[in-house]
Amino acid sequence: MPEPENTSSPILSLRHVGKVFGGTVTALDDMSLDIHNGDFVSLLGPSGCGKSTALRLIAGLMRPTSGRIVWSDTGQKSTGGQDLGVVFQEPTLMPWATVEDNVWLPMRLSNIKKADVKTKIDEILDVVGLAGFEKSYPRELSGGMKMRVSIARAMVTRPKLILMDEPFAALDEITRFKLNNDLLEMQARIGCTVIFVTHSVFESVFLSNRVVVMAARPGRVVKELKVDAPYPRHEDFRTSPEYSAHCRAASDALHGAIMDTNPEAA
Ligand SMILES: Nc1ncnc2c1ncn2[C@@H]1O[C@H](COP(=O)(O)OP(=O)(O)OP(=O)(O)O)[C@@H](O)[C@H]1O
Repeated sequence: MPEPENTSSPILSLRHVGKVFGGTVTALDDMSLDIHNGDFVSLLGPSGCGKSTALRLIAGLMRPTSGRIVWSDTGQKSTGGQDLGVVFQEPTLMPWATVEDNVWLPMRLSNIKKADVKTKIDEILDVVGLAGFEKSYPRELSGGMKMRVSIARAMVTRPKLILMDEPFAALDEITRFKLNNDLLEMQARIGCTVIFVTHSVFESVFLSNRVVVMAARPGRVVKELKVDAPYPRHEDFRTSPEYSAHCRAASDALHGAIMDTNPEAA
C-alpha cells in the first residue's frame, strides 16, 4: 500500500522532540520525523533507544519535554480518538469477555451499543482472520489469535494511524511470519498508516517502506532507510535478493547504532 516516494503533506510530524525522565535520563533527543498517509514506518533499534517513548509521545500518553508533535487537520491526538489505534506487545484482552466484546471495547467506552456496531465488529474480525471466533474467550485462543484480537480492537474504528509496540515479539517465528504477511493485507484492506516498533531487522524490512534506525544514550534517530520494494509483499519477497540486500543495509545501520551506543560491543 505505501508509495515509495510520498510528496503529500504529512499526517503527523515530530519536530525536534525530546523526552527527559527525572531530569537526568534522556530517553529521546531531538527526534524529527514526518509520517505520510499510507506509510508503514518501523522504528528499529537496540534496547533503550527510545522507541517505546516515541510511540507513547505520539499516542499522547505523555508529553514531550521539548519540541512539538504536529498533526494534520484530520489527525487525532489521543488514543480515545477515532483516528488512532494502539497495539502493545501484550494483547491486553479482558479475560472475562468474548472476542467480540473485547473488540467492541473502544466503542463501548464511547457509549456506543454493540448492536449498532455489530457489522463493524464482524467485518474487522474477518479482516484479521477471526471470523467464526466471535463468541470465543481469550483462554480458548493461541498467542497469535489473541494478538489478532488486539489488532482488531485497534482497527475496528478504522483509525488513520495505528501504533504497534513490538506486537509479535513474544510469538514463535512461524506465527510471527504469518502475522507479518497478514498484517500487510490488513493494512491494505483498511487503508491505514502504521508506525511499528521492533528489534528485528527482518521484520522491519519485510513490513516497511521506511525503516528509522535509532541509537541509545541518548535515544535518537541515526539513519532512515527506504525499502522501495513494491506492495503487496508476500512470502516470495522474503527469499528475494532484494530483501537480502535491504536486510544487509538495515543490519549494518543497526550495528552502527549499537556501536554508537556501546563502542565496546564490537
Ligand atoms: N517512565 C520512565 N521513567 C524513567 N525512565 C524511563 C521511563 N520510560 C523509559 N525510560 C528510560 O528511557 C530510555 C528509553 O526507554 P524506551 O522504553 O523508550 O526504550 P526502547 O527502545 O523502547 O527499549 P526496549 O526495546 O527495551 O523496549 C531507557 O533508558 C529507559 O530506561
